[in-house]
Amino acid sequence: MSRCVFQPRDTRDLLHESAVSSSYTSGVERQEQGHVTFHIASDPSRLNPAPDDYNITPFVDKCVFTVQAGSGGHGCVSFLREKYIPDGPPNGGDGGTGGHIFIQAVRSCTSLNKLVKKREYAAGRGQHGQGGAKGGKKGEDILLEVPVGTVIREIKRWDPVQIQMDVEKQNKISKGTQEDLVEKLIDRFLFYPGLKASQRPGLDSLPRLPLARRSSMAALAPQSPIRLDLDEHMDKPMLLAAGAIGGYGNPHFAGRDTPKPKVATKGDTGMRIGMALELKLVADVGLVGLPNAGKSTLLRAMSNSRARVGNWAFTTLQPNIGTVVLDNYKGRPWYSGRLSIKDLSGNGEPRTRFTIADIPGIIEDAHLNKGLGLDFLRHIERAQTLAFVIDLSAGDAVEQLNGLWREVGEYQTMKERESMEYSQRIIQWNPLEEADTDPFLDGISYKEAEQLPPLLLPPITRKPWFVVATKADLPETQDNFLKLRDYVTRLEKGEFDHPSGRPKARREGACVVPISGIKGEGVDRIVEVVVNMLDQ
Ligand SMILES: Nc1nc2c(ncn2[C@@H]2O[C@H](COP(=O)(O)OP(=O)(O)OP(=O)(O)O)[C@@H](O)[C@H]2O)c(=O)[nH]1
Ligand SMILES: [Mg+2]
Repeated sequence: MSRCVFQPRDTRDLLHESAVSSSYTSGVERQEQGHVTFHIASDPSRLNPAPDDYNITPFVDKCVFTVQAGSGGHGCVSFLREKYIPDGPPNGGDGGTGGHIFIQAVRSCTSLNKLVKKREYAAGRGQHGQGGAKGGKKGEDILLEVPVGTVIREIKRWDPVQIQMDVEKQNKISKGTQEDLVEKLIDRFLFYPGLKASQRPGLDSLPRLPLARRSSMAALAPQSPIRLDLDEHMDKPMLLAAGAIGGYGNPHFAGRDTPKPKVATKGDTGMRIGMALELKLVADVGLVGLPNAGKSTLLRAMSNSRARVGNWAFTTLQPNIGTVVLDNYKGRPWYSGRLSIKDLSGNGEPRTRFTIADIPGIIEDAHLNKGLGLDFLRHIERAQTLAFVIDLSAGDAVEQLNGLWREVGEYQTMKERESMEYSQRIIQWNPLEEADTDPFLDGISYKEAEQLPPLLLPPITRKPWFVVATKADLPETQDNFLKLRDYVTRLEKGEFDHPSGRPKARREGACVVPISGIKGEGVDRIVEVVVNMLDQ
């Protein structure tokens, strides 16, 4: 349990105190008796920027697209021709395997914005085989990089190889007429270029179609329907869909009766998978506050973010994610490592960073779609811990905190109602029930993704939380701060009902950290509180 204890004098004194250990004035890094002091070398106006000094980081936490594994290259029909061998044996090479689709969750990626740009990701086709027994080259692979905390779910798939395997299992080629059947089978073969249609072998003289097969990589792909929860950083990519294998060259069809086969097979068509990606975890810390409370300024003070800051409500219109790097480089918070610090993945490495999500401000009745509404509360739900950002200069701080909790509580109640309604719906849907035809002809839509059950996320009201009291540099904020601190201490002890109105809402570890975002003072304390909470 982490608890912040302050001996109050003046909020500005408190800030000064915390600033001593992490001075933000200009200077050079010093090391004294094992204590590191660091300084922001950049212009102080970074924390109080001009209205037009900002970057918009595109943020997307849901996307839907199709991946198409590479199709195999065709086999080749060719014969050896040399000076003294005018009519040699068949030597057509096999087609190359299609490219694979890989996925990797990486820490450096914080949003799905790059993936949302395309509706389809297609790996390269395998090259066709060539004469002289030259096999085709493998198609180009595709690597999809996603943020840690992405959930991947299959919406539907079309896998021609699986369809063929099923047909082989049932020992029937197709339900169609005899002509359809010939047409379908003939379509799998390639003929010697010089052959006219009338010279092509009929169904009886065609060689047996080789059994459907998959590349050796296919065994590494997850089973259908795919559901992956990538909640750890991955050092290596993971296979999502293996490319289809190439067709056979004509030597495969040579036999005693047909020493000069004039056929090869076409490469298999790569499977298509429609998938929905959703970020389950957006950041380690989610900032919750009223508009104009100083959330974006705080994000700027703690990270390299250039989130938009302005003295008006709803400056921020979409989430910004900032990464706080825990090292002693200039301009970044230094974390002394006094606590046992573990990486998110729990792999025992020291924690080197955490992420903060700055979201648009929420106002009273946001759950009824007031202000920017509900949608952004969705992002709070996806943070590991919550930081309630309270403006000490904007009226009763306790009232502000209670108002924010009321919204969060209402949101949680609404979510529970929605998920109950969902579980009572009857859904007749099976990703595997697919006909022979390609169901992706019109692409896939968000509507189809909506048929997937909602992700199960831990209730917001049970997340660890603390309060950041901003603008403590302004005069006459002390009383407000003391009242707030007293209130949170009593709330933590369980002296009264939780303001969210939810009986099981979390109280443990709640504390208040006074800061001045605009001066970058007091933010080191936040780093300590956050790392402590994340490590629990
Ligand atoms: N004096 C003082 N002013 C601050 C502090 N933090 C933020 N401000 C000012 O408060 C105003 C609002 O800051 P923002 O960071 O844009 O607030 P926000 O919470 O992100 O606002 P929205 O994006 O609209 O929700 C700006 O004019 C900031 O310069 C602080 O610690 N002290
Ligand atoms: Mg903002």
